Amino acid sequence: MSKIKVAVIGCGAIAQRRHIPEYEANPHVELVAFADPVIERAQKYAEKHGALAFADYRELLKEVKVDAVSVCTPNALHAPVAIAAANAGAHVLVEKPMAATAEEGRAMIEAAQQNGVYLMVGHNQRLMPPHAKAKEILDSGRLGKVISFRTSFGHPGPERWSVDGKDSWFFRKDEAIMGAMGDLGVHKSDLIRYLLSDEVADVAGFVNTLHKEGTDVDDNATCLLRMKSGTIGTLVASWTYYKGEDNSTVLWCENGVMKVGTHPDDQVIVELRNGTVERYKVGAIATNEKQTSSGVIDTFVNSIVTQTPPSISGEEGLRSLEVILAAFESQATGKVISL
Ligand SMILES: NC(=O)C1=CN([C@@H]2O[C@H](COP(=O)(O)OP(=O)(O)OC[C@H]3O[C@@H](n4cnc5c(N)ncnc54)[C@H](OP(=O)(O)O)[C@@H]3O)[C@@H](O)[C@H]2O)C=CC1
Ligand SMILES: O=C1CO[C@H](CO)[C@@H](O)[C@@H]1O
Repeated sequence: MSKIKVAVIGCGAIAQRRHIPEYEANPHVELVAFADPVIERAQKYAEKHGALAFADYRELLKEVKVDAVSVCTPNALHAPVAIAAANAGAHVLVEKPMAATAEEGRAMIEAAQQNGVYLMVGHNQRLMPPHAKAKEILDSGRLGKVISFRTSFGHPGPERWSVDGKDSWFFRKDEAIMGAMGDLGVHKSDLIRYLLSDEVADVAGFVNTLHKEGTDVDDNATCLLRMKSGTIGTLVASWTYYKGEDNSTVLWCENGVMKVGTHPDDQVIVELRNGTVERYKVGAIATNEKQTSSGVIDTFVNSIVTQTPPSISGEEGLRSLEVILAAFESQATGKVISL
């Protein structure tokens, strides 16, 4: 079978640290084109792969026939780039948050459907071993129904991660659309929907911009979520932590409690009502500092190779995004928003 011809659009941090290395490691892939307005970023990888470099992604899509595209641009460009790629006949892997609005998200799904291509969203939290283990335990039914939860993602902000540091687009609303909620909160709305196999019914959000000078996006948020099943919980997203990273989830269930990402060595801990404690060392949740393979690229490529629609689909990404958008609406209106 011939290799899948892949283009990477946006050659910044996530492309350099995860997408490109993971494509390089996948035997089914040939990297054929790269685009970035800072052309040197695209050229560096084009030279390495005997591929083409473009400053404008539209030129890339016009000039090169690609089978698949990774969209690794600032958030505001996710929808236009993904739609252009789908219209060019390419399967699309788009980073999170999938879009700026629900309308954009729906247009992306429609573009993929109309062109007969797959649309996958880079919700890597689902694939991390501790979260996969937690899902397996919940699905086994041993813990019974989840009664309440708290899920958090906080760190000092994206400046240490992004290629542009403090001047990064992450802090500019026109390019980022959302701050910590779109950046970290959407990981957790996606995770909680996935772990619980449940949908969010109601959202009350407190979404603030407190900390960073010169930013016009949110950086510190807490939301109350009520799921369709009646389970209630909190979701925290913050760029205001002075050090470290908290990416943890605690689920209180009928038969015990499960703690995920709360302990550095035992990434999943189950404390049953009968006093039994189970500890699982399944590998750490990836952080910005410690890079591990996300599994996202292999999942996307496998989907194309086996002609199986990706489970982390556009529809999934849209539902996770809608929770975040509801939190902003709740902050703006002072009301609980029903989805
Ligand atoms: N799943 C995950 O865990 C993670 C996901 N992400 C997501 O990935 C996306 C990118 O983030 P990140 O890599 O950290 O950001 P970076 O700023 O490091 O990279 C984005 C790159 O896209 C480039 N770009 C801007 N406009 C265009 C354009 N029109 N065409 C092509 N490229 C363009 C930027 O160039 P310039 O500098 O000139 O603007 C920059 O090189 C975000 O949506 C983010 O939320 C990020 C980190 C982890
Ligand atoms: O998981 C993540 C870690 O931090 C990055 C920078 O804030 C995020 O963009 C990313 O999604």
